Amino acid sequence: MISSLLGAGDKANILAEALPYIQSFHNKIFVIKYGGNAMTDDALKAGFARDIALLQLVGMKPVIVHGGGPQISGLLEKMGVKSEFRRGMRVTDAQTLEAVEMATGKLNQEIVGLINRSGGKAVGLNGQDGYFIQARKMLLPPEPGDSGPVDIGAVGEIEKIDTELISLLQTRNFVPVIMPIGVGVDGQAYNINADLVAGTLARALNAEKLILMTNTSGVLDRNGKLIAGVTLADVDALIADGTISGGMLPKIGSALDAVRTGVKSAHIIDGRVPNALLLELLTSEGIGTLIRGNEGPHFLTDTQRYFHTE
Ligand SMILES: Nc1ncnc2c1ncn2[C@@H]1O[C@H](COP(=O)(O)OP(=O)(O)O)[C@@H](O)[C@H]1O
Ligand SMILES: CC(=O)N[C@@H](CCC(=O)OP(=O)(O)O)C(=O)O
Repeated sequence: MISSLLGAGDKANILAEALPYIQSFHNKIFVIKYGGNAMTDDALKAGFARDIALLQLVGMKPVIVHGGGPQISGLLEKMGVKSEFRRGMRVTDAQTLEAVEMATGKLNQEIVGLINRSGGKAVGLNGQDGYFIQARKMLLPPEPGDSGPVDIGAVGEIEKIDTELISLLQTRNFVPVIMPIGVGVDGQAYNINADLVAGTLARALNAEKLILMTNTSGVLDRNGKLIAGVTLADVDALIADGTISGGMLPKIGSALDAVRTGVKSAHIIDGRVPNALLLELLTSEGIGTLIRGNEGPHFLTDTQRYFHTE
């Protein structure tokens, strides 16, 4: 905890410093993606829940989208099923989908319980509830060696997010906690990368910030050094030379999409740092990588460029 390292004067300064942030963020929506890699430790999960309860109690409107990548992989391993990823997306057959629903459903209830025990008011949602995350099958654009678009099973891309259910909960002061499952017109459930859910939701809710909490200090350069800020032009080069890869691809695509479509800022921060959310939102100490949009129109959005065939 930061507090144990500080003297009384420092603590008072930090509290006083929070006031302008609390004022300017009052009633503002923050979409917070809580990555599975940042929730492998019980103490961190409890700390995250306390931070969310605090943000809610001082008048902000956090919306949580959580992942569960390592937890899903752990369950698949127990089931004797091998995990395979293509461009950061889990190849999802029927058995894998079941594991995704089970592991993320369990995490969802755990996060809801922790927030409620911390004095917040949280409600767990699956994208199938009220048909609010509408999805269709995602096909990956072919890369050299592929004969055509790549079918990765029941992985979804988002068609539309209906925000009515979330707004309804927010009017009664509940914090929505969302697991990354969508539903197709035919009722088919889809496994959706949680970063993509968070980015699309931030845009749909016209959020103040999209915050992606993961297990690195932010976007790292090829020497492992934190990059404090990136734009689309930087990202293209960083992807082309392989510096950004795997799980960072959907994160950066979502963040860029969000900031270019009205979200004021997107941040990739280290969820393993105690009180990371409070540091990011209530102090002048910005942590992690800040993602900014570029000027000028782009024909395709970033998530389309990296994952879609259309
Ligand atoms: N340039 C980069 N900077 C930081 N992390 C990167 C980069 N490129 C790839 N990664 C990988 O992305 C991972 C984060 O994505 P992911 O494993 O999906 O986490 P989460 O569960 O938080 O979504 C990091 O742990 C790291 O292995
Ligand atoms: C399609 C796809 O890859 N879905 C993800 C959903 C969970 C997730 O996104 O978890 P993290 O945020 O912890 O990585 C998966 O199956 O792992």
